Amino acid sequence: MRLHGTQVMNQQGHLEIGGCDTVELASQFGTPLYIMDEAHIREICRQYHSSFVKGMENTEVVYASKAFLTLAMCRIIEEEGLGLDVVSGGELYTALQAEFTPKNIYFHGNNKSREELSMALNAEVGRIVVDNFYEMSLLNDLARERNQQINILLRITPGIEAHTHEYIQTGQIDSKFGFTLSNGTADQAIDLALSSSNLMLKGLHAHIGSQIFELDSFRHEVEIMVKYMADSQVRTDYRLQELNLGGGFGIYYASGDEPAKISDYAKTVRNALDEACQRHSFPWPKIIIEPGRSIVGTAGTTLYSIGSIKEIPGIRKYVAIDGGMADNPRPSLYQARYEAVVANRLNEEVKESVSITGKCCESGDMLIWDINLPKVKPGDLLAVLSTGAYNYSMSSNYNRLPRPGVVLVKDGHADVIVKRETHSDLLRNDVLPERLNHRQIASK
Ligand SMILES: Cc1ncc(COP(=O)(O)O)c(C=O)c1O
Ligand SMILES: N[C@@H](CCCC[NH3+])C(=O)O
Repeated sequence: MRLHGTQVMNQQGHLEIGGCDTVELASQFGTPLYIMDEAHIREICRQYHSSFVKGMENTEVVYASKAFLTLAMCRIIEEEGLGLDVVSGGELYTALQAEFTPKNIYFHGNNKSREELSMALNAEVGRIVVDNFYEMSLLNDLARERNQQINILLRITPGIEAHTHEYIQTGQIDSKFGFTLSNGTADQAIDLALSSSNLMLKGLHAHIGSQIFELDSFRHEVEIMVKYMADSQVRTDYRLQELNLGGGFGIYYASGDEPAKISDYAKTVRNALDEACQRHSFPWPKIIIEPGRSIVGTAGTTLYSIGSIKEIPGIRKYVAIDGGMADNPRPSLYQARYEAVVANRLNEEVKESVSITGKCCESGDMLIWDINLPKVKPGDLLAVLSTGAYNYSMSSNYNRLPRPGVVLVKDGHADVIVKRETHSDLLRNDVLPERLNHRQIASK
């Protein structure tokens, strides 16, 4: 088990994050609760900034907001000098409401609607990453109607199978994303973009997958993309100036995960670029990277209360918490593994192996199989670690569970950045047609 960022055990033997005792956070804000460690997020942003932006020429780090997005998060990212990747009208709306500088926004997505594209054009976002021919034609029409010139990148599927869960691989040929490099589709996309007087083709984008540990996958990506950029220049006589390498850098969730250092990731990209640019006689492009998980993953902790405990002698002990797959769908979607601690008794020795289950009506609602913990009882607090990425952002109201709140902790202060949903929030958009409204019918 590994603690992250500002997580420590305090004198009471409790888990403390950002100078806040998690036992007090539970009593003040209730559980389940997402806790985000602001200092840790900022520290990682700074590592990215110093390794990629300061350590390399003409580089931009863009936070992939799908990992975790709120108004407060937008402000932190902007203050740390990073750009923002958004993939929907909702993410874009959040960024704009947070007054994120539009020119530092990259708009992604494999099925952007006309409305979403219009929203991006109105806001004058920095780059639209065009994924497919349908989108290119929509965008071209919109740009022409408005007499606007739009800076675009093309999303390319480079044909790399990164070693990660198949649901989060994206670079392989059989993928819903992007223009395929190997069968001429990417060439056609470049030609079409170059033939438009409203679309300004700045460069290419590729993203090979997520939770990747082998730096070699990124080296491979750079080699393939730079070669393709050089070949395209020969073919079209047009130089693509920007190369967005996507995100995907892995983090520690549980034993066996061995992420490299961000500085080594940067070194790999830099060396691979040096080699590829020399080999293919191509000038250094502007490099953009889009980390999501690695910026917020280890900065998040989910705090739960333990409730029912069921022991099947000789088989298993199920320990149920007051959340589950609705606030963290990753174990049931990707067999993702997590570590956890008993937050109110961090100083106690582990005594038994238990399995942590959620409260949803699904046998598959298991957060952690076979974890060693001190002997737990109802009312104990369980802190699941590394839940900052793709937890809150992928949460649902399954079983009509209200979503937990999110608090941002730093230097002993805890600020609510997303309020806990209430039961009445769950009915906010429900509409009862008059013919089904029995109270009204009875009163007539
Ligand atoms: C286009 C794109 N960029 C960036 C990311 C962020 O990836 P990660 O969270 O693995 O860094 C993703 C998600 O995998 C993505 O699809
Ligand atoms: N949601 C995935 C990552 C997908 C990233 C988006 N392309 C996860 O939790 O691991």
